[in-house]
Amino acid sequence: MRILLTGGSGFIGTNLTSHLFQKHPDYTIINFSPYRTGSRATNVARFETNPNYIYVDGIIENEQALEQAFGLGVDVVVNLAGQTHIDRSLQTPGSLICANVIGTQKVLDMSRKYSVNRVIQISSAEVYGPVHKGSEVAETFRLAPVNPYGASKVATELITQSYHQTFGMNTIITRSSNNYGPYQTPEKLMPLVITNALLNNPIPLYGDGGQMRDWLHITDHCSALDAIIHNGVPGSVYNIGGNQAATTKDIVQSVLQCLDRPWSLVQSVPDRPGNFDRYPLSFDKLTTDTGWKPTYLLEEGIRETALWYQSNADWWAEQREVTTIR
Ligand SMILES: Cc1cn([C@H]2C[C@H](O)[C@@H](COP(=O)(O)OP(=O)(O)O[C@H]3O[C@H](CO)[C@@H](O)[C@H](O)[C@H]3O)O2)c(=O)[nH]c1=O
Repeated sequence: MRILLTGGSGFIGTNLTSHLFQKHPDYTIINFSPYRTGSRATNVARFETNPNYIYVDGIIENEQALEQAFGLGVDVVVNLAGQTHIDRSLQTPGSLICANVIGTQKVLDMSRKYSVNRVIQISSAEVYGPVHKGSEVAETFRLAPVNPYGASKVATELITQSYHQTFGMNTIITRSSNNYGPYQTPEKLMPLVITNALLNNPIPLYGDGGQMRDWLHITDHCSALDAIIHNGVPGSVYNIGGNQAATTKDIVQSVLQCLDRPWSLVQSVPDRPGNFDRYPLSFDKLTTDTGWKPTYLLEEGIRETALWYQSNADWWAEQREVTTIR
């Protein structure tokens, strides 16, 4: 099978490439991405000696570059590319909306042109917007995003569904909760807290740190995507959750404990406008269709992740400087 990963040099793309090569060594992985912040050559250097790995430089808004990648022959596309950081979406919504929405349309058009067998569009739990504790967040839950990032993701979902309905394309949409693990750019909470703690730098805690999230280890996310590539039902939307709820404050406390750093590093800063709680997603549909379930407990995942960053300071030292935006 020939799988095209747009955004293949980013956090999820890098981990997914590793996973796919491990589980399916005969597959070809085409990584279509630019080298830029969060999507770096050092992330993928380890794949370069693999004859089944192909890198194509480009962004998804660029049709000519896409044409080059699709022209290599593609069975499945996983559209991971796009801008993902919510704080950044509040600062520069225009570039994020253009990258996510127009980029997705171009990936879908190219997939149609080249008769790709299956397109998996990576969306986010952010599309549900604020959720009350105890709500059953299944795929049929109402979509009510509150920030430009979430709105852009809803737009990509609707465009993807329209290509399925109108052109009969085999598309699948995934909505995952908060990912964490190795190779995550230190602009997201967990790697930012870990790297600041390792440097004994102040750790910004938004508001009272009580915002709830569901945490999904990247290894579990990759096995879910593998299951969907092979057994997902065309036209479906799948939640991918870790079933591990914790507040920001809980995460910070666990990281500090793992790294033996004091709470005095924590500095309270104003919360992000429109921030809200997210609770674990129901992923029964994915389990029913593919048998997938998450395996990671949060404490174990945090410990492993903190140790990975501790042992890979060369990897994150440079990019910390360029990605810190608050
Ligand atoms: C970076 C940072 C974040 N926070 C808080 C803000 C949020 O309440 C919480 C998690 O923030 P983030 O790591 O930015 O993640 P969040 O806003 O939940 O969004 C993530 O999760 C979404 C899926 O649920 C993804 O689609 C997004 O791409 C991803 O960025 O931690 C802090 O308190 N301090 C920080 O320095």
